[in-house]
Amino acid sequence: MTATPSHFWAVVPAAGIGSRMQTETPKQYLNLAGKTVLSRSLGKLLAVPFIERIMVALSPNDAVWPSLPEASESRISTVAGGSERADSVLAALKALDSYAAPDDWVLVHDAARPCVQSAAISRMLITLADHPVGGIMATPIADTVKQVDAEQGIAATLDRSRLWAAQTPQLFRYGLLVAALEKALDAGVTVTDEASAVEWAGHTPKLFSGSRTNLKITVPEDLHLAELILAAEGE
Ligand SMILES: Nc1ccn([C@@H]2O[C@H](COP(=O)(O)OP(=O)(O)OP(=O)(O)O)[C@@H](O)[C@H]2O)c(=O)n1
Ligand SMILES: C[C@](O)(CO)[C@H](O)COP(=O)(O)O
Repeated sequence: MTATPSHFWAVVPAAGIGSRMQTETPKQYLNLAGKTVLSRSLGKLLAVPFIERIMVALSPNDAVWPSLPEASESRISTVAGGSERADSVLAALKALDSYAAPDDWVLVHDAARPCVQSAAISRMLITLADHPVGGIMATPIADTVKQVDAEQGIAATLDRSRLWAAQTPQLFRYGLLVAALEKALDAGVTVTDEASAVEWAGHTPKLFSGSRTNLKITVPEDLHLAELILAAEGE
C-alpha cells in the first residue's frame, strides 16, 4: 500500500430501530446464522488488519451490546448515536477525534450490511489510498428504472446507464468528512449516506465497484437472503 496517511479508522452506525423490518428487536441484533447481524458486520471489519479502531454508534437505550463478544474487543469502542443515521455517524466520528488526524482515512459501514467481504474492503482501501477525497462501494443498477407519479403510475423510464446503487463501506478523509457532515446537517440537507454530504460540499468521490451480495438488511426477506449469501460463502 502506498498511502501517505497510514491510519485507517472505522465507524459503524448501529443505532437505528429497524422500523422496516417490523420486528421488536432492532435488526442489528437479529440472529443471522448463529450470530447477531452486528457481530457479523463487525467481524468483517475486524478481519481487515489496516483498521486500527472501530467506533460503533449505539442507541442510548441499547441494552444488548454488553452481551456481544465484540463488546470486549480491544479495537472496538462505542458512543451514543443520534436520531438520524447521519447524526449517529457524526457522533462516532467526533468520538474518534482523539485518535484521528484530518488526513487519516475513515471507513463508514452500516451495521445492517453483514455480507460485505473483508477482502473487498481491503481492495477498496488499497485502490482509493491515493485519492484526494475517497469513495464508496456501489453497484450499477441492473433493473430498468421507473419514475412514478403520486398514484404509482409510471411517469418516466430513466436512463440507467449512469445510475449506480450506493452501498457501504464509504471511505473518506477524516477531516473532510466531519466538515462536510457538519455543514450539511447545519444547512438542513438530507444526508442518507456520507457521499451525499461530501458531494454537497463540492467534492467528487469515486465509485468502487462492489457486489450485489453486500445487501442492506432492510425488510424481512433480506434476512433470509443474507443467510443464503453467507451459507454460499461458507460462513
Ligand atoms: N438514527 C440512526 C438510524 C440508523 N442508523 C444505522 O444506519 C444503518 C442504515 O440505516 P437503516 O437501514 O435505515 O436502519 P434503520 O434506521 O434502523 O431502519 P429503518 O429505516 O427501517 O427504521 C443501520 O445500521 C442503522 O442501525 C443509526 O446508526 N442511527
Ligand atoms: C448508506 C446506505 O447504506 C447506502 O445505501 C443507505 O443510504 C443507508 O440506509 P437508508 O435506508 O438510506 O437509511
